[in-house]
Amino acid sequence: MLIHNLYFKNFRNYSEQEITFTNGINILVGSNGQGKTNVLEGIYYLLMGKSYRVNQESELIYWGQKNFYLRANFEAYERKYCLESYYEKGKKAIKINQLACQKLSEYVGMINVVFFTPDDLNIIKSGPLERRRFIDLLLIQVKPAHISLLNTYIRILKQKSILLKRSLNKAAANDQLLVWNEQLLETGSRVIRNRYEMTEKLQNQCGKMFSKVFGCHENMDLQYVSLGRKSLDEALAYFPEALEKQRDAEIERRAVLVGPHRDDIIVNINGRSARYYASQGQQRSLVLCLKLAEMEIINKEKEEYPILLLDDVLSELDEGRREYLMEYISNSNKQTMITTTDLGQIEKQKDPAVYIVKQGTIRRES
Ligand SMILES: Nc1ncnc2c1ncn2[C@@H]1O[C@H](COP(=O)(O)OP(=O)(O)OP(=O)(O)O)[C@@H](O)[C@H]1O
Repeated sequence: MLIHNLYFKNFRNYSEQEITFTNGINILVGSNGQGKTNVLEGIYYLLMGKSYRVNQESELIYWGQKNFYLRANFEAYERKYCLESYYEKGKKAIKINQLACQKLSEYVGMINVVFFTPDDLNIIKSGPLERRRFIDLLLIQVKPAHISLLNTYIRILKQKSILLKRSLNKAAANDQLLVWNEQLLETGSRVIRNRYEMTEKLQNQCGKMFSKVFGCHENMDLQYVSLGRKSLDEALAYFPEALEKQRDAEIERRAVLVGPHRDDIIVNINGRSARYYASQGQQRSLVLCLKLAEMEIINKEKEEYPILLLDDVLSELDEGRREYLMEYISNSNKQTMITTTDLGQIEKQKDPAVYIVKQGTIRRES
C-alpha cells in the first residue's frame, strides 16, 4: 500500500503545502516543533478518520483559521484512490475518488497504516484502556465491521448507564436492566470474541519478533482477559452469569460493572508483568515488536503491507534494535515515513528520500 502525495491546507502548522513521497523510505528531518509529526498525523487522519493525538478536530485547524482540508493519493492492489477530508464547525466531509462518504466503515481499512510513536509505550505502561484501544484499532483495520460493533456496544453501554443513574426504584430498574443486559450480552460477546482472536494472532507474531530482537532466552506472552477469564470459551460461558450476579451491585453503585469495556490484555516478559517489572528498554522493544507484528498481521490478512509511520522512535531504541528495525523496513515492499531530528541515525540506508521540515514548510533534499 502506498501514499503518493499529500496536500494540506490550514492543517496544524501548515498553511498550504504539498509533499510527494517515494515508494520506499521517506525521512522527514528537522528540529523540534517544526511540523514533522504533523505530516504523519495528516496521513493517519485521512486513513483512520481520527487523529492519533487529539479527540477534538478543531485542534487540527491552523490557528486563527476556520477549517482545514487534506487530500492524498493512495494506491493498493494496483488501484488508485484519492482521499479528501474537509473539516469546519464540527462537521467533516470525506470523499473517496470524489464521492462523498457517510461512515468511517466505508473507507477505514481500505488503505492500512501502522503508526509507531514514543507515546505507544503507554500500551505497556498505562491502564487497560490503552491496551483495549490498541487491539480495537488493529481490529478496525482488518475487520471494518468491528467499528459498527463497537459503536453499537458503546450505545448500549450508555443507555444502560443512563438507566442505572436515573433509577431510584429497584423493581423498575430490574425489568429494564434485563432488556439492556440481553443486548449487552449479544454485542459484548462479539467484541470479546474479536479481541481474543486478534490477541492470539498478535501473540503468535509478536512472540516470533521478540525472540529475534532479544534472542531465544527471552519470551513474551500476551493474554486477553475478559471477565477475569483467560479463555474465550470460559469468558463467554461466564458472561450471562456475571451479568446476573452483579445486577444488584450495578443498581447500588449505578455503574455498568460487567462487559468487555472492563477487559484487559496481560503482557508478560519471562512470565512477569511487563507493566510492573520490565525495564524501560524492554518495554520499548516489546512495543516495537507489537508494531511490527501489526505490520505482519495486516500483510497476512490483506496481502499487502500497510504504510508504516515511525514518529521519532529511532532515538528511543538502542543500536541493535535500531538496526533490526531499519533492516525490517528495508526488506520487501514497505513504504515508510520516518521523522527524526538527527539524520545520522539513518544515513546508511539505501536511497531514502529526505525532506527538510522547517517552520511548517517542507523541502525535498535528496
Ligand atoms: N493547530 C495548530 N495551528 C498551528 N500550529 C500548530 C497547531 N498545532 C500545533 N502547532 C505547532 O506545530 C508544531 C509541532 O509540530 P510537530 O508536532 O509536527 O513537531 P515535530 O517537528 O514533530 O517536533 P518534535 O521533533 O519536537 O516532535 C509546534 O510548533 C506547534 O506549535
